[in-house]
Amino acid sequence: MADSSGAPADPALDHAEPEIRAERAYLATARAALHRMHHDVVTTETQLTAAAEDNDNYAERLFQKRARELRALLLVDLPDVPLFFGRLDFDPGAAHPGSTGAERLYIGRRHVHDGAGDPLVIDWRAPISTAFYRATRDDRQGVRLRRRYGFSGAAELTAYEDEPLAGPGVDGDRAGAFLAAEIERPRSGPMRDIVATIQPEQDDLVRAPLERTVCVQGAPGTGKTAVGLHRVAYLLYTERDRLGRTGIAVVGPNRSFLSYIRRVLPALGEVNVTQTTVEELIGRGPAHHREDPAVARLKGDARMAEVLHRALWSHVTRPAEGLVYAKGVYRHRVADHEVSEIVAGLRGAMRYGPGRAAAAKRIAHAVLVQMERRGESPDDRTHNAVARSKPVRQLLDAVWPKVTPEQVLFRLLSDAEFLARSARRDLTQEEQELLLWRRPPRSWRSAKWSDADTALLDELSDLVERTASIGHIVLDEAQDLSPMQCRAVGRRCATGSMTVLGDIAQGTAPSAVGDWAALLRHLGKPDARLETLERGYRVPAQIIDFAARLLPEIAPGLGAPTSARRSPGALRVAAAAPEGLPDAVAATCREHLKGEGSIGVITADAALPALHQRLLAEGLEAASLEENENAMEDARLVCVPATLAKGLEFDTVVLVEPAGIVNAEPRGLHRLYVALTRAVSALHVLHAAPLPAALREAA
Ligand SMILES: Nc1ncnc2c1ncn2[C@@H]1O[C@H](COP(=O)(O)OP(=O)(O)OP(=O)(O)O)[C@@H](O)[C@H]1O
Repeated sequence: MADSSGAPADPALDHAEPEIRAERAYLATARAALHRMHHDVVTTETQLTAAAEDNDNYAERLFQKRARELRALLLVDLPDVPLFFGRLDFDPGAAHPGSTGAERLYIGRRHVHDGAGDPLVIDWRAPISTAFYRATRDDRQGVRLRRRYGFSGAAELTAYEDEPLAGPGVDGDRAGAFLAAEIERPRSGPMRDIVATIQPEQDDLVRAPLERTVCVQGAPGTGKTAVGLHRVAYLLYTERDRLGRTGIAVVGPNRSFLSYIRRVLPALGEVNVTQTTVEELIGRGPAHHREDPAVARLKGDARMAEVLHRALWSHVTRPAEGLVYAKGVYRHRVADHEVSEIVAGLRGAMRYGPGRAAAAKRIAHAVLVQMERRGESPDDRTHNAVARSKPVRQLLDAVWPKVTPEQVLFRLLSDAEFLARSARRDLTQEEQELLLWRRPPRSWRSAKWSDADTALLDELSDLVERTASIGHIVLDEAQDLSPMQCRAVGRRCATGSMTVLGDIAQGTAPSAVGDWAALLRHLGKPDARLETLERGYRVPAQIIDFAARLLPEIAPGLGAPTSARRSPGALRVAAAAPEGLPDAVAATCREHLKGEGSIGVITADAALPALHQRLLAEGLEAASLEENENAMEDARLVCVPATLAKGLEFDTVVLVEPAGIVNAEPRGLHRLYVALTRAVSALHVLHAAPLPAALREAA
């Protein structure tokens, strides 16, 4: 780089080289233009708001108001986010796509134009910006030179790196060096965006069209989460009207992961995206108890869908007698066989709730026919009144009763005979026994539901009333979902599309589906485009090779991951006596706290509280992710229970007692693979118990 750091704070006073001064001046011009654009939007929109107050449609008024607020928000200058990060110089007269006629374009997080409407900064999502990510020496796309900028923490332009695509004497690895420097820049707090260095294979996925579901299998650190988040920003740019109305959501594994990624989209200018866990998306609050893995696996099995279907619809029965509807001196009768026919015609033809309402209407219609035969002329009001009348309601309560998902599931898990009738041959006798509560709660009201139950309740809920669908869902760490959870997520974008991200080797849930084709089927997206990301960016080769020793055992079908970086000395494995282990951990943390960057101490959940206390007692400022979901923002040194490590990364990882992680759960080796692949620069494995066999060979 021309200048790596420590540039003076004030560009007007500095002694930097003329090129940097010129670029800083351009940045200042662009900033001023953005301020003017923001000011224009706020003032014009205030006038528009006053005019729009007259609009009679409240919902539309609210929508427009929100859209206006968002437009202004998108133009706010974020002080610590550089306005542009790259530049393209085109061949003179090159006809590049979406040509503005300019021979030089600055690429940034949003569009900025001067007073005359000419672009000063082009949004990275615009078609013309694609060349910034895709142009190569073999396919220059009219680009002569690609420039990337380096910034200080305060968004001060301090450096640039040129990558000429034409002409002789090019150092082909300059872009790689820039990428490595960007990845290795010390971390503090939450995940940051990668907009300046998105790689071609990632860019292809970011810019895939909205219509088709995309599923990405990728080894740890290949950028799946980053791709998903940048894709959200891209889709909102290209399809803002459509997604503004239908909605877009990012679904992650837990709250601490969501806290970790929550800054990326705002940094990309997108503030209006729901970020949620599967449980929150399903909307039944946190689960109340942990389930035995064997029971959870069975409840997550797709066969449960059919069992639930039967359980619900078994409430619809043949009538014992017909309807007698008294009006004045007349008794109108609908015979039992007629009611049976009506019910049979509707049963299964629509969802349970609307089915009951339609049955009421049809029975009422039969009454109306008789009224007409007697010379009356009943109207719609009479039709509605009969449908809602007490005799019709009583008849329906017998043949098509109102039921809630909780009532049905309660009955299924507490009544062996009802379960057997609903399960038929879909579940074995042993499986049925496994499902039944050992000690059933008194009623459905006092039942404590598990995560697996939540997905069952959701399935029932959708059988009763249709679930609303949104425009797009980005589903991260999808490999952990059970078939029933997949169905719950899939029905929430039945009319939309999805971005499904994950790594089969990192599947730690006992009820995980285990292969992408089946998972996509359960999501209702069997025609998804399935892609693989192979190049890992986070984890240096030395560490990924070590972790990959576990793959033949945990994911035999997957190829070994590769790394874009090597980092000698990145991996250290050391044994300690059991009583000396905490001291060794404290000493390693202390050593790394002298340098820069984040440090994650990962160990089995059960061992974490004591280790955290010990580090505090040693005078180290350690936060615990178990106690505080924002711990990564509050401290450089963070204690991480192994079950919360998924999706996170730290400059240094101190992994304590791998055997404890492996022994804690049925898929403990998968969990260990996750923990081993969280480090960007250094991994220290400290252990007292023997390492798992595969790692012993490698150590
Ligand atoms: N194009 C890139 N430019 C810079 N850094 C990158 C790039 N791609 C990935 N990285 C780095 O790799 C890290 C890992 O990315 P991300 O969390 O998206 O990977 P992942 O595939 O979701 O990993 P995991 O499966 O372990 O959750 C990023 O935080 C970033 O540090």
